[in-house]
Amino acid sequence: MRILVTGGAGFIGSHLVDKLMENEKNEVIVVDNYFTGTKDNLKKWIGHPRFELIRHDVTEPLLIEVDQIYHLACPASPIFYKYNPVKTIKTNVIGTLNMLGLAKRVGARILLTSTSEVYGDPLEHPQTESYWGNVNPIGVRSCYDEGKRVAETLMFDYHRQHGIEIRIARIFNTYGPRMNIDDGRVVSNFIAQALRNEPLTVQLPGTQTRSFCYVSDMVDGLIRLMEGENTGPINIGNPGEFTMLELAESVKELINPEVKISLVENTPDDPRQRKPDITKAKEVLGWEPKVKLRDGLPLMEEDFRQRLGVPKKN
Ligand SMILES: O=c1ccn([C@@H]2O[C@H](COP(=O)(O)OP(=O)(O)O[C@H]3OC[C@@H](O)[C@H](O)[C@H]3O)[C@@H](O)[C@H]2O)c(=O)[nH]1
Repeated sequence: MRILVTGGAGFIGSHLVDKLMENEKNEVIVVDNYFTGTKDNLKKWIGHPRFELIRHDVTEPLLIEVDQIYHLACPASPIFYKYNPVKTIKTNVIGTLNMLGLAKRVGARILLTSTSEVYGDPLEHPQTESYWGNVNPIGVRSCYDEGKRVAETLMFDYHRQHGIEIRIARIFNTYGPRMNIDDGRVVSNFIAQALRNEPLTVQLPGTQTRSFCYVSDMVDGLIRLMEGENTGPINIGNPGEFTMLELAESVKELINPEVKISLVENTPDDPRQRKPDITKAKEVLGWEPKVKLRDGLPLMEEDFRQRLGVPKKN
């Protein structure tokens, strides 16, 4: 099986590549523009006969022959996707069109990593896949959440009109080793801050909630979805729900009891709550997350310690 992973040099993408490469029948091609991904994440595969890495931006067409496409390419951290919103929406719309065009030409199955952000600031809790969302179409997050909504629409239009085999995952906040130290998402921020002994920046009000999924669980869910028969959309996330203050307290307790917690201004349109209903993932994919937050945080701490050069105290 020849498999394309767009955004494969990113944090989730590179863990996915590791898993796909375990199967000796797989040949994996990664394309990435290195806006947020790095070659370093894939260094163990560079030069491997079943692996190929191409510097390519999905907003440009790509002509290759593959059997499956995992389409992950797009900055996923709010500070990165808001940095160049026009580019973000081009990636979601033109990038997805290009990958669907490729899927159509070669008859490949394509999986899109969509997002819990399609639910916006949800009025239904927890969020089921049938909830249509509460999204601001003209806000600073719209390049990403509306962009992913259009990407989902394109996937279904190609499926209905051209018979393309599609899979859609709605990913909830994911964390784990290899996240950029300056990624800007909350788990990586708090861990880096705790290790540097800087205050943990809890954005106001601090009572907003998120559900955090460890990366190995995420990759397992994505592969099950690709290999299964259901188009989705399917929520892939950990239903354990935490306020940002609770997360800060856990990081403090587990990583640095001395660290301070400081309340700081928030950004516009920050969703107040997010928690996946994973009934469908359980029924259709036989999937549920295994790694609890309190077990995942120390695994990520270890990786951040090494990269920041902060030794563990005894
Ligand atoms: O330093 C920080 C950073 C963030 N936060 C808060 O933490 C919460 C989570 O923010 P993050 O930046 O981690 O990201 P979000 O959960 O808002 O979105 C994410 O989740 C779904 C994914 O598909 C998306 O890729 C990503 O946008 C927000 O309420 C934010 O206000 C802090 O309290 N402090």
